[in-house]
Amino acid sequence: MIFSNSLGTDLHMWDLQVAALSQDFRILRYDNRGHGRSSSPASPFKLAELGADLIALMDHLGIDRASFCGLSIGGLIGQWLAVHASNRFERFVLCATAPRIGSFESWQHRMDTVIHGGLNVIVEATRERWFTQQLCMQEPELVDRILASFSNTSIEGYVGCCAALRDADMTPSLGNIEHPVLAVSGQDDPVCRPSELDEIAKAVVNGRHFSLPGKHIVNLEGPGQFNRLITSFIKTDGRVEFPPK
Ligand SMILES: O=C(O)CC1=CCC(=O)O1
Repeated sequence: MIFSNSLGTDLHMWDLQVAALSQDFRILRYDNRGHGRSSSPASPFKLAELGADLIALMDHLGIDRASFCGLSIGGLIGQWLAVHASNRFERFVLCATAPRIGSFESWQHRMDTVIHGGLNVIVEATRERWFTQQLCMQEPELVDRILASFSNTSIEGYVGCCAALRDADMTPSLGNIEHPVLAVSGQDDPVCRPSELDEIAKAVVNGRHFSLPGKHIVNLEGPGQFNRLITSFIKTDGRVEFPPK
């Protein structure tokens, strides 16, 4: 099972999944280019390059096939892989994502803001989009840890991925995805709304959508339910029990 992180995070966004799922699965998580400890080629990046990075990593590690779980831009990378490298994958968990996230203008504006002001000028707005107030109050250290990784992301890497998001649109290709897909939304996610995850599940050949309590970083809001949902999806031929036991 391979985990792919969202914009401005690193592989530690999956700590609560790895802790719970590593008994059942062999897990690989990695930092997307320009994030965490992965190097940052010169911006801009393309979605195809982010997808090809993972195939190169799988080749390097001798991994022939895997299931995939990605959140936000990670979920967009998953959609690209499902279309362009389908023989390397079994099932896809696409979380808090969309075939087209945001608009050209919104990403261009975000890039200009970060190039001129750095990431710290958008950290509070990011906290708002990513986490419920409840999580901020109940798990302040967890939230602060994730936001510290956000602040430490390289500007080049962040802006490079914003450019990939600005230019990516998987909408026309979704109907070609035949692998089982589990789409997971955060009920109060202001970035990728539940209706967008519903559209993914309906557009692919074999998709299901479940909405869990939370905002954008939905895997951290109710990790027990999230972990049971993806375990049941991967282990049961795509038949999912809900609420997961
Ligand atoms: O706007 C955000 O910070 C959320 C987001 C959009 C794409 C992604 O990966 O994260």
